[in-house]
Amino acid sequence: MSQPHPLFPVTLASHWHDPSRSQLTHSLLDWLLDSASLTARLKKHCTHFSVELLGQKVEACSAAEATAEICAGEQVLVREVLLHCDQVPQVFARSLLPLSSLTGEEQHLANLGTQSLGQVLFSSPLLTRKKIHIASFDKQSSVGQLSQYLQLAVGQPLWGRRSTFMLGDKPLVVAEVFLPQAFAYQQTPLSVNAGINHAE
Ligand SMILES: C=C(O[C@@H]1C=C(C(=O)O)C=C[C@H]1O)C(=O)O
Repeated sequence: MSQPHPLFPVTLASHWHDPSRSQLTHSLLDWLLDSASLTARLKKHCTHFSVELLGQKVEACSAAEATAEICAGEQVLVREVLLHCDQVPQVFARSLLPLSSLTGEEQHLANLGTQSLGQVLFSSPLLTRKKIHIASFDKQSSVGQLSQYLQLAVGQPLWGRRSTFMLGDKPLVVAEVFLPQAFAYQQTPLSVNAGINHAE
């Protein structure tokens, strides 16, 4: 692997919470709660999609990032990437891949490089996804600092989502944060006829 990015590991400390009572726009919630592949959705919005690997390393899962499926102290491969659409950074993603999940058919997930993790995950018939939780990140957060390093002005809180994927009985956790210029913050234009009463 080439040298890690100077900001790696960016990390993601946050209070992930149930999205049920969030007061966000429909458009942003639609992106945050979409259980399908984010890679596939971004590809529909751009000509050139790419994954930039910021870095990856093995470490003990922190108590703050532990989940019901991944225990604190468990050895995980941390993978951080940027997803770009037509050279615009759309998403920062931090994934935790337990070494105990990187066995058998799943060993290759340890060496994805710039191949999209989602592209591989969503091609598996064994894939299931648990509930999506969301969180916001301000300018001072690690991902806010990353945005400013990328010369992306952080004019409003950034929003992200986290969920556990299961490949059969093998868990992995994926957290994604929409960066300032992401499509997720662009209001979906209403259709021209939306809400206009037409005389019969
Ligand atoms: C889970 C997906 O994979 C995407 C690609 C990732 C990667 O390559 O590390 C990480 C998270 C996602 O943004 C997806 O496309 O839905």
